[in-house]
Amino acid sequence: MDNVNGLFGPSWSLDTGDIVELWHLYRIPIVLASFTVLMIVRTILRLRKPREKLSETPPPTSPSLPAEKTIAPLELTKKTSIEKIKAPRRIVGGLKKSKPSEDDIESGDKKIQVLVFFSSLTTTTEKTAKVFTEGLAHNIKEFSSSATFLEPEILDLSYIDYDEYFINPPKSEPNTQYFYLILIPTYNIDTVLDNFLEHLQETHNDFRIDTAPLSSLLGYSVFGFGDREGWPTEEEGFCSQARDVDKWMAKLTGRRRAFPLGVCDAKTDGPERLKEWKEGVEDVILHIAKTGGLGEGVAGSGDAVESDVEDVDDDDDNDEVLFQEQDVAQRKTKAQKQDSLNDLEDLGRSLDKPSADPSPPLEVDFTTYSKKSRKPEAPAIIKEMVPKNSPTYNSLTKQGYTIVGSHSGVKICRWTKSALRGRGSCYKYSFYGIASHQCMETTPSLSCSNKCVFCWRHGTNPVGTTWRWVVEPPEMIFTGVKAGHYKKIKMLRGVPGVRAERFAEAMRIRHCALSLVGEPIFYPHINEFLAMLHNEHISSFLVCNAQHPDQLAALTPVTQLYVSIDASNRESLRKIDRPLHRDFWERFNACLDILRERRFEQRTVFRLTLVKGFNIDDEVEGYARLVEQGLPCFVEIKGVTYCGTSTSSSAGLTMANVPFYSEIQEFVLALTAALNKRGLGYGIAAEHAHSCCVLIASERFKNESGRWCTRIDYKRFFELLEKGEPFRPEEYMGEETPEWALWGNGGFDPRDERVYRKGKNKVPLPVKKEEEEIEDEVVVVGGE
Ligand SMILES: Cc1cc2nc3c(=O)[nH]c(=O)nc-3n(C[C@H](O)[C@H](O)[C@H](O)COP(=O)(O)O)c2cc1C
Ligand code: SF4
Repeated sequence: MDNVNGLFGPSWSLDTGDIVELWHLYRIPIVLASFTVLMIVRTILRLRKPREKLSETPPPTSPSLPAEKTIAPLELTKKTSIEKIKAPRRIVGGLKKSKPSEDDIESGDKKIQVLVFFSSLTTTTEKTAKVFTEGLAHNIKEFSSSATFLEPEILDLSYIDYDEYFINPPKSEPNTQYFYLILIPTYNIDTVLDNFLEHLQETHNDFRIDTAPLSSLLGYSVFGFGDREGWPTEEEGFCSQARDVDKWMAKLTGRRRAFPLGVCDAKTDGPERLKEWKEGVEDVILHIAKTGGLGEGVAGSGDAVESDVEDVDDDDDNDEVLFQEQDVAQRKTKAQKQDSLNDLEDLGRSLDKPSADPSPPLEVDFTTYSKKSRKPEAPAIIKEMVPKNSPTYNSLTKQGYTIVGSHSGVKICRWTKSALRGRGSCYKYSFYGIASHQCMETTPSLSCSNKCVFCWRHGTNPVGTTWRWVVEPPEMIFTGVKAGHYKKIKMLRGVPGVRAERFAEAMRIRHCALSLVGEPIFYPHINEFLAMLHNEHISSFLVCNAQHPDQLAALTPVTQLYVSIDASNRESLRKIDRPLHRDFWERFNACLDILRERRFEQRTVFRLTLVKGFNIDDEVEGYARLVEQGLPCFVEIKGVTYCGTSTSSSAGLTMANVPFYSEIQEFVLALTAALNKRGLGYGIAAEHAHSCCVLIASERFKNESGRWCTRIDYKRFFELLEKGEPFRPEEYMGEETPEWALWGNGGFDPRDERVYRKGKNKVPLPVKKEEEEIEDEVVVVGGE
C-alpha cells in the first residue's frame, strides 16, 4: 500500500522494478478499466454516426419493392432537387420545341414534306391551291440539295381526318418533317371550316393533349380568300376564318408561323397577294433547306418572343406558367389576375409601380392578335344550317333537292320515278313491300357528324357534332316536305311511260325514308316529326349513323330502325366514316347496345355498305361479332354505288372500289356462315341484285312453315301503335317474302318491265352495278 501511496504522492519516484511489480499487482483492474473506457467511446461514436444499411430487406411498408428499385444515393439527391423545384412552378425560357437539327437535314437523313391544305365550296380556292402546289413543287426542285424535299402534297380539309394532321404531325414517316401551308376561304355560313376551327380549338384546350402538340412542325403559314364587297373590313369579317386558323395554328405549333398570314379579295387582288405570299413562303422554305430551321428572332420566325400575346390571349389555364420572355406582354394582360399567384409576387410588385420600372416598349408584330384591340364581341347569332345564299343550297337544289326551311330536304328518288313508269322498284319493295312510287325520301337534318368517303356532298355539306343552328318547328317541316314531294311527283305527269294508276297512287304518301342525307336524329324534334308521319299512317324507315346514342335512346319507335354499320373495327370505321367525334367507336358501340335492347320493340336493321379496299377484306368475323352484339332483326348488305364526281375521287373513291355483285354474294355467304358458327340463328332471306343488295334475316322472321316473312303488315303496325301499348316486331310481320325476291331468284318484280341501256346485252350477273342501271337514270353514291 505504501508503494501505491508513493505512486500518487508528490514525492513519488519509481524504478523499473517497481513498475513491473505494480503491473503484476493491478493488471486486472487496469485492463478492465481500459476496456470499459474503450467501449464507452465506441458507443458514443456509433450513436453519433447514421446507421448504415446492413441488409437488402425491403422496408415493411413496401414489401414488394424489388432490390433494384432501392433508391440509390444519386437518385435520392435528384428526387430531393425535383421536390424542391415543384412549388411554385416558374419556367424560365421559351417553349421547349423539338427543333430540327441542322445536322440531320444536312446529312440527308431527314426529309421535308410540304403539305398544302385547302378547303373550297365554289372551287376558287381549290383551283388556286392546285396551281400553287404545282408551282411550288417545281420551284422546290431547284432549291439547295442539302435537304431532301418530298413532292408537296395537296390535301382537301373536307376529306382528311383532322386527328391525323392536326393533333400531331403525321407519323407514317419517322424521318420526315412537315411544313404546313393552309389556303382557305371564309364563309359566314356553316361549312366544314367551322368544324376545322372547332377541331383546332378543342385540340388546344384538351387537357390530355400538350397545348402545342404541333410544335415539331418546321413551320406553317396561312393564306385566306375573301370578298371585300360583302365583308369590306377585318371587323366585318373579311377573311375572318383564315385569321382564326392562323391564330389557332400559332398556339398549336408553339408559334411556328413561318410567314405572315396572307389575305386577298378573290375577285380583285387575289393573284397579286398570292404571288407575294408564295414568294415569301418559298424564301422561308429555302432558308429551312439551307439551315434546317426557321431561324431565331427573325421577323415571322414564329419565335415566342414575337408572338407572346397570342398565348396570353385566352389561356387562363397557363397562369401558373410564366415564360421569362413574356413578362412584358403579360404585365399588360394579366396584371389584375396575378395577386393570388405566389410565384408572381415580384412581378406584381413591379406592376404596382409602373413608373418606377420603365419597361421597354412592347414589341408589336404582325403575328399578334390581341383581344384588347378587338371590338366587344357581338351577341352570338344562331346561324341557319343551309341558308338560301349558300353554295350548299345551290349545290343541293341543283341535285334536285327541295330545301325546306333551312335544315330539311326532300328529294324524289330514282326508284320512285322508275316505279311510276313500271320499270322496277327499289330493294325495299322486294324485301319489305314498300311501294317506291308512294315513298317520300326526306331528312329533317341536312347536317351530319361524319364525312363518309362514299357520301357525295363533301365540301358543301354542313357538319357538326352538336346541333348549333336555328331549329324549325316539325309542323312546318312536315308540311313543307310533303308539298315539295307532291310538287315533284306532279312534274312527272308528262314523262313518257308513267303509268296512270301508279301516278294516282303516288299522290298519297305511304312511306317515308328518313335517310336522304344528313342525320335525321340530329333534329331536336325528331319524335314529334315521327308522330306526324304515323298520324297520317306513313310508315317510317329511319337510318342513323350510330354516332348519337343519347338521341337514339330517346327515339320513339319507328316502323324500321336502321343503324349504318360501315366497318367492323375502330380503325376501319375511322377511315371510312371519318367521324367528327373523337369517341366515335364508343358511341358506335353504345348505339349497338341500344339497338339490342330495342329488338323486341321494333324492327331493327344493320345496314352494311361495302366499299372495296375499305371495309370488306378480313372483316367478316368483325361484322359477325357486331351482329352478335346488336342482334338486329335484319342485316342489309349493299355494295357502294359510284357517282364519278370529283368529290368522290378526292375521297380516294373510284370505280375500283365498287364491288361486283358476285363479291357481295361471296361476302354474304361468308358472313352467314360466321353467324351460324356463333349459333345466332340468321339466314339469307332475300336479294335485289339490281341494287347489289342482299338481306340476311333473323330466324324470328320465318312463319310456322319455315318460310321467310320479311315483309311488313303496315296496317297492323299502325293499329298496334295506336293502341299505345308495347308490341313486338313479330306482331306486324307481313306476308311471305315473294318467291321472286328470295335469295337466288334475283329480286326483280315480274310485274315490272326490265329496261337495259342501249347497246348493253342482257348480261347475266355478276356485272358492275352501272351496267345494270335503268335507262336514263343517274347513279349517285350514297342514295338508297
Ligand atoms: C355564302 C357566302 C358567305 C361568305 N362569307 C364571307 C365572309 O364572311 N368573309 C369573307 O371575307 N368572304 C366571304 N365570302 C366570300 C368567299 O370567301 C370567297 O368568295 C371565296 O373566294 C370562296 O372560295 P371558294 O370558291 O374556294 O369556296 C362568302 C361567300 C359566300 C358565297
Ligand atoms: S326507300 Fe329509298 S330508294 Fe326506296 S323508294 Fe323510298 S326513297 Fe326511294
